[in-house]
Amino acid sequence: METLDSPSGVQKLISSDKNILTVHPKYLISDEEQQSLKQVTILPYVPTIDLQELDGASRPQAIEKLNRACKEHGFFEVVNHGVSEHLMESMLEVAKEFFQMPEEDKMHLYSNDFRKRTFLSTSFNATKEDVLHWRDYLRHPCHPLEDHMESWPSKPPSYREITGKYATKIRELTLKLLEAISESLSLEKDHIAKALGDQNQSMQINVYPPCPQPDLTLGLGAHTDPNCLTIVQHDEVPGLQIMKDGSWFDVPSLDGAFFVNIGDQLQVISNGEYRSLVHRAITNSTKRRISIPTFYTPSFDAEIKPAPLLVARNDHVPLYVPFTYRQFLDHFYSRSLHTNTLQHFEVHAAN
Ligand SMILES: O=C(O)CCC(=O)C(=O)O
Ligand SMILES: [Fe+2]
Repeated sequence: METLDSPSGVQKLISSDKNILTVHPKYLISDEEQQSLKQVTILPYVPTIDLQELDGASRPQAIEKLNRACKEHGFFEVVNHGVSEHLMESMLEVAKEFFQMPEEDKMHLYSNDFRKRTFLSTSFNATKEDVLHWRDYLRHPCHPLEDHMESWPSKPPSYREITGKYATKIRELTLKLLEAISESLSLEKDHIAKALGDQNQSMQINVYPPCPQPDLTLGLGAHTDPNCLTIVQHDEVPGLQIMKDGSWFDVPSLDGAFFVNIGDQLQVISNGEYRSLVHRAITNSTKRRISIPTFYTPSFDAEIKPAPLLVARNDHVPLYVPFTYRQFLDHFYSRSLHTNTLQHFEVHAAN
């Protein structure tokens, strides 16, 4: 059996032995998690935000809808988002091509060091985890493009061009959403953008290869995203699950829409009015699945704290102490994937 020191993680593991019937013990999730995989229902309702409704006379109603989606669900799908179907398909295609390339074309990118700008890795934090996630991923920063493009994969030959266009369109979409989300909290339109400082944007391509024992393994365990807002493109294979009121739900196929979820930084800025979404990805035994999240993050030095107006709205009680995003990430990356980095910055935890 290959070990995970090998350059392409799970893909390498399975391609080295196409007939494996059982997963390596390092991938076996807890009994409790195995149980939770059996108690999942399909999400009955996915809140939908129509970006076109945010322009023009229908904006107040659309903002109200956004408020409810963020407050009650922590996620929504966005339609009429301005990213063409063609660009979305090309992005997915080039992502597939990247992972299908031979080992020697990818191996120089392999690293478990999060400080690297562009890296290919496996699981989440493979060197610190007791249980591994059945996932390989490529991550790189995207903004400003000209500062980072050189570090992106140079193969497939169209990777940089397509990804550059995609990242630019996703940025436009996200900036509109951040304005609308600020407004939905009764904040100045630019409150969130200003709070994030020089907003960083990074992209990830997650690949979940078919898994011989999907009932004993997770593609990505339960977590909240450490960033502010996540915009995800999925392929046609289902696998994302979200937690609501203590239960797990399957997210249905979104067909051309993006899935947007709230991350930890927005929970802090909104002083807990909006909560970051607990989610995970499952595996299946037949089909490889790809998801392409874009993460919007503050700059490392931005001081993140609850918006004063929202603190005032909460009887002047801030739920979180101010911190820099760098401090937050130090905690986030110090352990395996989990859902509670925010606890460390709660007001009572500091007293
Ligand atoms: O694969 C998915 O749908 C979710 C991916 C995810 O949650 C992440 O990369 O943070
Ligand atoms: Fe996530």
